[in-house]
Amino acid sequence: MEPTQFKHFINGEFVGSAKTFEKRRPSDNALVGYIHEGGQAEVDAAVAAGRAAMKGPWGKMTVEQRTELLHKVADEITRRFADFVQAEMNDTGQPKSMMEHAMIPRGAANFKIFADVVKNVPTESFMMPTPDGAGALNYAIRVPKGVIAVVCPWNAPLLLMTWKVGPALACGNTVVVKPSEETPASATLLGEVMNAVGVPKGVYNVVHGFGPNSAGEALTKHKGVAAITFTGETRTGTAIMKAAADGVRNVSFEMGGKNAGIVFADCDLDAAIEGIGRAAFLNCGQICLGTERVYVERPLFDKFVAAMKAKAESLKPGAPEEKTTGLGPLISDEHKRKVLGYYDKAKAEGATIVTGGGVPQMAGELANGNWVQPTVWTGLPETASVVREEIFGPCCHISPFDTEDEVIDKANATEYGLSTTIWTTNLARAHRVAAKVDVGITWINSWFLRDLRTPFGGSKQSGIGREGGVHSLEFYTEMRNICVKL
Ligand SMILES: NC(=O)c1ccc[n+]([C@@H]2O[C@H](COP(=O)([O-])OP(=O)(O)OC[C@H]3O[C@@H](n4cnc5c(N)ncnc54)[C@H](O)[C@@H]3O)[C@@H](O)[C@H]2O)c1
Ligand SMILES: O=C/C=C/C=C(\O)C(=O)O
Repeated sequence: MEPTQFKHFINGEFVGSAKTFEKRRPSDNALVGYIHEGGQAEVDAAVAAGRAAMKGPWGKMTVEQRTELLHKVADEITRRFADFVQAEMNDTGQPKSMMEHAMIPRGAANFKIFADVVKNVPTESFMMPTPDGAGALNYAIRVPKGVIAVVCPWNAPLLLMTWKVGPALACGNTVVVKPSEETPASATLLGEVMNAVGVPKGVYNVVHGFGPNSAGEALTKHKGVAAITFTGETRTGTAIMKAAADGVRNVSFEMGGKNAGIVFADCDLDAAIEGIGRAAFLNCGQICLGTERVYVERPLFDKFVAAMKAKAESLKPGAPEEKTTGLGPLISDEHKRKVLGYYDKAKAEGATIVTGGGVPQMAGELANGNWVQPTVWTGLPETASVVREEIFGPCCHISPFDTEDEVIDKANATEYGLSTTIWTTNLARAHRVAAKVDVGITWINSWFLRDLRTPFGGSKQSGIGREGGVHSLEFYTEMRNICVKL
């Protein structure tokens, strides 16, 4: 394939940098293209474009005009569906079916849903008494904040980026996106979409590059940025929060997790295996909401472990475009080494390896890809590294529990608090346990079922704030109270 040049998208134009670095395909490490590395100069230009756009036609649009334009963005993503599928497959190596059924449709939906939310949300008003008896009327209006920095990870590039760009633009802001250095393609392609439907220049900007001493740091430290929304590792969030302290900018963070799956003996076993199997292995385990710790009520334990073994072994690793592919590769060779490091640690700490634990045999060019086996462990104490730390690979540790209180304590014994998935047919118990697990998102008898109007985010070190529906408006707008003496 002809190498692609992944350029920045600044003020409606694709611009390059002197420095570039390689993008390779996770499935076989073939060269996809060159990513231009932005720094201070590119970030300065993008932020300036974003600020200028707030004062131009974009800033003057009515809500109806703006939201209509965002519907056109969504429709253009759908029209260029095949291009987005290909871009995202090259970037992540994940199966085509997942791109077609989840990732790309969500990219379009993220523009439509927030356009509709913004159009329909009411505001608050209060009448108050005054000494002269005439009273006063308070009402609040929402105004955009300005240029929003959107710092993105690599695991669901289009979905996670548009989840923030959609509401930011719907609220009338402009954005500067810093895609992950691993996944430049869909953010770049979205620049073409913006131009095609006539989004004014400077509204959507993209600067490629790395984090520290590169585009990410320059963007999050930039004084012209009004607020920062970030998805990624908790450690990175810590660095960004320090950068945001200068100038006292608001942050919204969606970060790591070590999510517990809780399975009671009265569950529908087939459904639970299907759900927990997806939570452990979908996207090759590279989903923040995934489950790397599974707790199973003791009477069901052996049967559940056997079924998870069968589930893991049924997933056929393969090229993204193959219909039979059940499992993609990890994002990079570096991440593969990290995950395999945990596979070694699990062994060293005395795990029983139920299945996997190594690298699958791949044929031809695929042998050069970042493949690891889906892996299930049992037998480790709660203190073991693979039970405590976020691995972000296709693996889980399963342990038995005896009582509800015990499993709640175990689920909560982590610095993270993103999500949980609970499997039981006892409704009272489902509600009871759900209320006690300290996370932002709980699924009962399901996993990753998403209504975009609901609050989404993590507690403890998994995040700050909530996005989704009206909650996104809280972050992407400033509320201004106007008091009128009558
Ligand atoms: N909670 C959620 O919704 C959610 C969703 C997806 C992924 N995640 C988390 O993301 C992580 C995987 O993604 P990742 O490895 O790309 O995360 P990462 O934190 O390494 O990188 C995310 C982004 O931050 C940038 N960055 C890195 N250092 C920076 C700095 N000092 N200043 C500014 N920007 C910087 C990177 O270049 C990249 O664009 C996992 O921990 C996962 O749990 C969370
Ligand atoms: O890997 C993380 C996936 C997160 C999903 C969302 O942020 C979402 O569904 O909005």
